[in-house]
Amino acid sequence: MFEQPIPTLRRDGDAVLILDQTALPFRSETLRLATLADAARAIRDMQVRGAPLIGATAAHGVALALLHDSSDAALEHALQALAATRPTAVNLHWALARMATLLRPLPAADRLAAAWAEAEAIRADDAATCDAIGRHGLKLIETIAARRPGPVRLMTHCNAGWLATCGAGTALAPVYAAQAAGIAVEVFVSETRPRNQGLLTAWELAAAGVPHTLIADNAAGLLLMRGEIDLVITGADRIAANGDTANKVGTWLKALAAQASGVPFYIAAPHSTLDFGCADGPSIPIEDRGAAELCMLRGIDASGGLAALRQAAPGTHAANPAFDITPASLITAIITERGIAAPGQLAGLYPEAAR
Ligand SMILES: CSC[C@H]1O[C@H](OP(=O)(O)O)[C@H](O)[C@@H]1O
Repeated sequence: MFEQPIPTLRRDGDAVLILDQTALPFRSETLRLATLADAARAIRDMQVRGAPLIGATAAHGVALALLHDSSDAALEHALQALAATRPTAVNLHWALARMATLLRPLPAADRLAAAWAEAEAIRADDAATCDAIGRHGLKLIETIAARRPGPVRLMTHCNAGWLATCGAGTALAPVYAAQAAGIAVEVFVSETRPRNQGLLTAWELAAAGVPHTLIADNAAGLLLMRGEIDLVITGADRIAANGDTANKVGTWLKALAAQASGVPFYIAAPHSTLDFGCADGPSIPIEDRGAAELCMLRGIDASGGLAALRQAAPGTHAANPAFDITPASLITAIITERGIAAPGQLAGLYPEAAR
């Protein structure tokens, strides 16, 4: 089982501790969540981020809410408040639905203990799921490694590593599995404007000793065109029944460039990212995170303090969709904890869910 260098999320008595990802990659700070409001803010402000991780955090947020009031009204308020934090990652809504199904029928007095237990089960399930994704994705890397000498050159986008989950990650889980198997991989990661989650991936990989190169988002096409990449693996926030996939904005452009360059393009995702109730990509809600996030840059100043710099002229009109949709036709296959399937064939791996 992959051991997270720093737990992204863990219960601590009647509170929850998270790694504050808004302080990374400069500071590794743990934040204590004690209330429903703390949990909702942590998700909304991306102190925790990554589809699987925000689902697990929301589940723990329900338990935090029930600490003070386990009535029907309090439970429904918690479910609604957490559901309202971010729309695109179905993992959040999957986790809340799982908590609702368990807790609604219970006597109020039994709900808190059950909520903590279910939240922990979701966390543990995600960690095991990440390991399984790593095992299945490793096969793709092994096939490429057997074909040519030198490191396997893998491109990814955003952060779908251990920081985005309760375990090894999704897109990066095969990378960590390859490292453990002694197979050389070099990762090319795009910075992923505007929140630059690619810098989190670079931080993760540096800490793990995995060779990597940070590139500007717009440089990815050139590397693909030049034949400098063997495969692309990204994460996902929601996969529709037909295999269309929502992921961090910029993913679609990479998929287009990969197809144009003859490079296989994979999505890595757990069962909690699959939404068989959503027919296709256009049905997936796309989060708009507002102009400020696009017009400001985050970093550290000369004194080492966290700072935000304005990079656009005041009053600049900006649009900031946080995700885009990659059609199934551009996806070579989807790597799940149950195996690898073509985008439109996921029902074969999850017959119980696809009914
Ligand atoms: C395994 S994480 C999947 C997905 O979540 C990230 O979004 P965000 O950083 O906005 O929470 C990104 O889209 C990852 O690819």
